[in-house]
Amino acid sequence: MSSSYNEPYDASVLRDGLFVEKSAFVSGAGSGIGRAIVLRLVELGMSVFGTGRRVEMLEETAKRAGGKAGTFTYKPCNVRETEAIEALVREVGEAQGIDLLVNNAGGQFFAPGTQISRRGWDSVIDLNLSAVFTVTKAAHPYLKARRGSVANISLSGVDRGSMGLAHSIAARAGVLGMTRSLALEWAKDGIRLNCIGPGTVVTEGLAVEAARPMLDRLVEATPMGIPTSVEEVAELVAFLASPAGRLMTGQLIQIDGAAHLGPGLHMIAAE
Ligand SMILES: CCCCCCC/C=C/C(=O)SCCNC(=O)CCNC(=O)[C@H](O)C(C)(C)COP(=O)(O)OP(=O)(O)OC[C@H]1O[C@@H](n2cnc3c(N)ncnc32)[C@H](O)[C@@H]1OP(=O)(O)O
Ligand SMILES: NC(=O)C1=CN([C@@H]2O[C@H](COP(=O)(O)OP(=O)(O)OC[C@H]3O[C@@H](n4cnc5c(N)ncnc54)[C@H](OP(=O)(O)O)[C@@H]3O)[C@@H](O)[C@H]2O)C=CC1
Repeated sequence: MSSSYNEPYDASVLRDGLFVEKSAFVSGAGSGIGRAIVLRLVELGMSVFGTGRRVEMLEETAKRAGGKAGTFTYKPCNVRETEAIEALVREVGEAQGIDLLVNNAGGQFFAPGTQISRRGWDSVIDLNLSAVFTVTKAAHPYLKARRGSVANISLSGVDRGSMGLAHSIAARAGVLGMTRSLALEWAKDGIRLNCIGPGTVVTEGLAVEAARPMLDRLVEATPMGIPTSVEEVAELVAFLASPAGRLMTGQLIQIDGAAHLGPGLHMIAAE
């Protein structure tokens, strides 16, 4: 792994104590982008609740969040289990309120459309679109009570397509449509909803040596030639939840070194 993919980068611009007495619900909090979001929000003073399926990953996030200004609590849950995740959102909402919901849990496999079975398609749509709706709807009363906001972690390229990701792009484009529609419906409640589209982010899955050829091609397809860091995604989430984001709603913000304008992904070009 070249060090250029892991160069230290300080993305923090927000002030300490910004989110004291505020509360967040973050899915996929045990790794990668979700963990970075948790750590930044806690650093800024928030009480953050996190979920994901693997308890040991959530425990590690809790360990890293220790000693910071805010708090991190967690419980494992599969966001695709509708009744369980609805109950968890209610439990957290009743206990500590929800000022910020971060729908970050997600993922997919890379495959050309011809190799995606109906079951594979349904799995990716379920995780990346239907579960996002379920969690967001369940959080509505708590967001309304706090005039809160929602950050949906999406993908760069949702509005133009990406090779090898037809199912995931379809799901994320659906989330964008849902985000814009609910931004209209819930504006009267003071709730804002936005999508963040990271480009290539070198989290654990992409950092392994076996994924290196794919990672190199993803970075090559990024005009600025630099992958997105988890910290800059986290800072953007915090910015959107801050008073500075007061009028930002229904947006897709792509944080990707112009990947969404570039040549696109090419690793799945040959079937
Ligand atoms: C310029 C833009 C830059 C963008 C860069 C994008 C980089 C993106 C990176 C990330 O998203 S990082 C996240 C990393 N982690 C993951 O993505 C893992 C996520 N995967 C999952 O959570 C699951 O695999 C799943 C996709 C949700 C499926 O889970 P489920 O338990 O429902 O699946 P299965 O029962 O195992 O399988 C269901 C169905 O799917 C088919 N399938 C699974 N893998 C593949 C594959 N690689 N290729 C083709 N098909 C696959 C599987 O065969 C099953 O279908 P059937 O065989 O039963 O028809
Ligand atoms: N890395 C990248 O290049 C990019 C990633 N993204 C998106 O950002 C988000 C975070 O990804 P990233 O941090 O990179 O990757 P990770 O694989 O590290 O994060 C995905 C997280 O989602 C959780 N998760 C997955 N499925 C479920 C489920 N059914 N129920 C509850 N939690 C679940 C996982 O935890 P657990 O397995 O324990 O359940 C994990 O913590 C995803 O939506 C991803 O698609 C977007 C652009 C680029």
